[in-house]
Amino acid sequence: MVKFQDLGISAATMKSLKRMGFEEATPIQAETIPLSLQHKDLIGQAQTGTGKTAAFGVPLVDKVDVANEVIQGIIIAPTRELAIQVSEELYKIGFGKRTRVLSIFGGQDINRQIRALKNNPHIIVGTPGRILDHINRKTLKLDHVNTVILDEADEMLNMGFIDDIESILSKIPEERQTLLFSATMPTPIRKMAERFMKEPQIVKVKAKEMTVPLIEQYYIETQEKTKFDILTRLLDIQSPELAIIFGRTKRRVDELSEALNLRGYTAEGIHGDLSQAKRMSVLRKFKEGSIDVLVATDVAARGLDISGVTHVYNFDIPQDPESYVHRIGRTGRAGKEGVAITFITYRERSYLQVVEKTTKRKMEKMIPPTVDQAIEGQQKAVMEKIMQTIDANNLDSYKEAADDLLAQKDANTIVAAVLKMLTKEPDTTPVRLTEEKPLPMKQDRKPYDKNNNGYRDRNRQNHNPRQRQGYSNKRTGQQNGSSYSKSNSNSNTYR
Ligand SMILES: Nc1ncnc2c1ncn2[C@@H]1O[C@H](COP(=O)(O)OP(=O)(O)OP(=O)(O)O)[C@@H](O)[C@H]1O
Ligand SMILES: [Mg+2]
Repeated sequence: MVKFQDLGISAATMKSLKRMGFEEATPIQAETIPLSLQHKDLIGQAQTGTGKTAAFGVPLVDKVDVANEVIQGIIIAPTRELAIQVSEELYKIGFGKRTRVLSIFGGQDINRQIRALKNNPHIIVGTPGRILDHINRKTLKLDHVNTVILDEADEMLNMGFIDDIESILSKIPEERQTLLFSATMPTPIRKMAERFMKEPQIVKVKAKEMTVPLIEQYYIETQEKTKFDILTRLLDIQSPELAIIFGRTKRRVDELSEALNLRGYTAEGIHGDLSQAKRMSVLRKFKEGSIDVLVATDVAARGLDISGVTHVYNFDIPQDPESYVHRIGRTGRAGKEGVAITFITYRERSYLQVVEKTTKRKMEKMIPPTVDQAIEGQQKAVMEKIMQTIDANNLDSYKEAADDLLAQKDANTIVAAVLKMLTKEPDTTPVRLTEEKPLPMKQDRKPYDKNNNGYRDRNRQNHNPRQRQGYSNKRTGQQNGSSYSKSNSNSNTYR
């Protein structure tokens, strides 16, 4: 066990960490903070939810000279939500030192950001497109930056942000420190990243498997058309506190959240076509618990730290193993437990094997619950609720009515009737879900394609850099030439 105070951190930062309730450093923090304080370039890889943000955030904040009113550190993240979250955590870490942290991302009023930039922040957290936009407008000057961090580096390179990132890096003095963090760092991406780093140290927290052991992982083999009924039965049986359901496309997410609402669940969807305001409000409602089910594309898979997510359902199996790791990593964070269930159709079995090979962990097969089991699950939930109501003990005003009933029928019959009334019997309200074609059969991953600045070519056809801002448009064109959507609808794009 490593204490933060043994890592050479200043008293002011220690004060913030104490306030945040951080006592012991997690393994990735213990290994990377000292190296980072020595200005070493590094690539940090550790399982989801193990504190990579503070691993780069603590030394960054600690090195900032607050008296110097210039931008000294910049963090680049793939999505707007992640940029916001990282800036919030950095703000907390920098609280003791009064460090100014600003997030800048697409979808937010640029003039407001320009004004905020004039307040001389010490640290910037942003998405590649918007950062570049400000550089081009000359509203963001990076000539005093000494530390650059790429959070979820592999995803950003994967998404085709490499040119944007290289342009940003070209505006930052060369004697900078460059750090890369992610739970996954496929070799080709790492090799590419090393091009803009100086003798990077590679810190990989040793773990038997790539996913967090505290996440129970299951798969259910089923047909496309029965997936939704099975999903709702699972929700009834498992009654998750907070659940995220991942769908493959934006259309899928819209249809799934609508269908869930029809059957009486409070669900909302999040994907890249929604306005920034809508995305933020959905996330806020989910964090507050006023919706219990978040339906999402992979937009929510990277880095988002929502405490209390107990279940992740992959309604559609992700097409690459890294996405799987990040999706299920939204649960089981910071030492908590979690459950992840992945639906696969018969044709998609090869994907399951690819995932298992990458994570070095077998998923357990789950037999889909029957209607009776779903009813039983609901009954149990109702019984628990009844016991809780009894414990709360404010039943006096109901006791007379209870006596009236007991005078007419026996206790067992009355309780049974109450149970029946309260139990939500499986709802078979018809819903409309456009059938997704299973992923194309594949055995091997595509090799690294240098000319395409990436690997695993996901039919990326959109190379217009302006359209790659944020993440809203980055996978458009996906359905052309790809075999997994029957629909011609334009809304069926990724994220
Ligand atoms: N030393 C610590 N002690 C207690 N809690 C911590 C510590 N470090 C981080 N945490 C908490 O753990 C949670 C997960 O941290 P974080 O989001 O940084 O994980 P991550 O490794 O970046 O995950 P991902 O790969 O999903 O991005 C956060 O809520 C964070 O506040
Ligand atoms: Mg993270």
